[in-house]
Amino acid sequence: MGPGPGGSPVVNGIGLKGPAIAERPGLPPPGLAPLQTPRPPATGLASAGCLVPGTPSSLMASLREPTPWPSGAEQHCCHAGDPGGHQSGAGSCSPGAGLPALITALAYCYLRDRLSKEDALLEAARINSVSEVNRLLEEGADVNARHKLGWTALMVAAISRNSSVVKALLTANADPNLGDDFSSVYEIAKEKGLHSLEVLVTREDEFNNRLNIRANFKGCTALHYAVLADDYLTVKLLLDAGANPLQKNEMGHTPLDYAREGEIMNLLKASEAKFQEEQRRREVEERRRFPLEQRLKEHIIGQENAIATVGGAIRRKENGWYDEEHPLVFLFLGSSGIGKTELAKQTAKYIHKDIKKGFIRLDMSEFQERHEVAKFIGSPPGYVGHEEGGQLTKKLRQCPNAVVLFDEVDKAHPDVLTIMLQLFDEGRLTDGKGKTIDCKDAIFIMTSNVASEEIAQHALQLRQEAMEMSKKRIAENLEDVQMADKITISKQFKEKVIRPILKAHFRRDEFLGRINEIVYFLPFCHSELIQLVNKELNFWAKKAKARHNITLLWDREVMDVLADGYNLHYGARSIKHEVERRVVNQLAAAYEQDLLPRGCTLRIIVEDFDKQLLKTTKESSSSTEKSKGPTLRLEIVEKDSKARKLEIQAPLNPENITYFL
Ligand SMILES: Nc1ncnc2c1ncn2[C@@H]1O[C@H](COP(=O)(O)OP(=O)(O)OP(=O)(O)O)[C@@H](O)[C@H]1O
Repeated sequence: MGPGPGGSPVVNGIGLKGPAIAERPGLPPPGLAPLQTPRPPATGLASAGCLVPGTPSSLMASLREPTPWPSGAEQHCCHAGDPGGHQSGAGSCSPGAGLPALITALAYCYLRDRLSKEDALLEAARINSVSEVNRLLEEGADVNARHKLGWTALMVAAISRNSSVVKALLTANADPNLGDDFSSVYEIAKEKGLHSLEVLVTREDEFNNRLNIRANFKGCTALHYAVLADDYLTVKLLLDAGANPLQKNEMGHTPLDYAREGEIMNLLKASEAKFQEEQRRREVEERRRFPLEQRLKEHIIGQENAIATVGGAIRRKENGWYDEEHPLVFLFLGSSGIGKTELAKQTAKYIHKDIKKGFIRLDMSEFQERHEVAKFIGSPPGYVGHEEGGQLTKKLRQCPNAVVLFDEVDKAHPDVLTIMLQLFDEGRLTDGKGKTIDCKDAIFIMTSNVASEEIAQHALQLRQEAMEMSKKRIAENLEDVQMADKITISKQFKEKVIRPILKAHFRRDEFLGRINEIVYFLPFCHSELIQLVNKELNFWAKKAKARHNITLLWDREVMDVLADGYNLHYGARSIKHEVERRVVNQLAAAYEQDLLPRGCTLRIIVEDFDKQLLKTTKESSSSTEKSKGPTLRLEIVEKDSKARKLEIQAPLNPENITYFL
């Protein structure tokens, strides 16, 4: 390794050119290499060549003719350089700075007025012009703006070892934890439809010319770059400003992975420990202010008892009020499409930042045969698939404290259940290769539709009773009217009805005994259905706005009609389907028939709203043909607030079609 610019030791690390990084102890990432003999620093003009659209690459090439790099030129230019600064100006570069520094200064002055504020900020950060950086920030340049290829001014300043600029940017609230969007020259060229040479030249001239063009930089923060540049002062400034030393780039490496032995490595190690403690404290505080239940309710409609049960168990675990010898085990019961999977997913999201690893989902209907045990935990030596490992064990090894969802557990073969029982009992699992995974910290959630019919009927009956009670109390003018929506499954029903069904199905008491909580999911009541309809319509309204600049409006009547499409057996999915069938199909047909002017306001309305007719139809069980009942139509709201109904041509208007149940 030779001296770097300004005589500092040349740093290697991610993507820096030269021999393989593996040659240096303590630097794991592949494809990383030390600095090459440096190319001459890019002139501002060369940078400009890349910024000015249409600049021929030959011009860039000619500007990039190698010239000897005068010793310390970068530093001279940095300090005297302030080339954009009016006080010092280009001419104030010290004589020792040499020709390239002078060219940089002159070019910057020339370009300053032609660049956007943000481009100028990136360039000023690169050439270490603190006064220019401050001037641009005062004029309102966005401190976190990105270069068109992905990096921020803070990253440029960090890789360029311009600690004064780093300080100025951090004072102006630059985010030290933003990751670079620049992956590699080839990736970015493909992504942006540019010539790879153009991308290479831009990266070298406007960011840094000593990085390995083949390496992937995506997700590298200013701290990664400061460590790569081996700049203690910048590393310290960034850490003091809240840079996260644990943040990984896309390759999964933290800044520490790129640090050389010495003071930077020591500083990073100390900060990691401090940051972890601080992060834990912040998380506790955030959870206190914004509890799990509240978060879950943002995504899950109704199911309040289920949310409270899961929330309570997770809180006990998080605060150390649990049996640490065993993992938490839940059994979610209820019919299809009522939020069992969603609740498991949201719980995993709450516990793990990396949801990909933190949420493991296995469909247990894939483990119905005895031989499929091998698929679950891996085959023993000498058997087919031994090398592949098991579906569960492979994933659990990556994240032993994951939230694991066993969907449709009732379908699993009894031998698979035996393994699960061992897992729940001992909190560890031995795979086909004989390796044991400790997963006492994992959360296991099983779902099942067993007894779902009984649960649904019981809930409907409870609601009916609650409704009648409310009516009676209203009639008697009593104050404590019970809400029909808020019902709780009784202990007696659980013991007398559900437990025997589960026992008959799983045929083992010890299996049921290892479940910490059986969680009941109930069918939606009318007010929950209205919320589900609203959620769906909002989803499509957002799409209509974003894709076609169309504003979509509706009122309560529309929601009532759509809520009527609820099917107990399909849950929220039936509402999604109803909205797509009755509203989105019409929107698509109207769009195809060119009836929707861009930027228009559309209202969904109910035509022939006759609740009585609808009621009669629902009640007549003998008829298989569903009466059309109330029809949903679209109308355009004109500028003068007058409405005009859309005449969607048959057969495309789905509301003109007769449906059969
Ligand atoms: N209570 C709810 N609140 C909001 N959305 C819900 C709710 N229940 C279900 N959904 C939505 O319906 C879809 C299906 O839900 P989910 O996968 O949770 O069903 P499930 O109960 O696990 O049933 P299944 O066993 O059929 O998978 C998801 O898109 C989910 O977002």
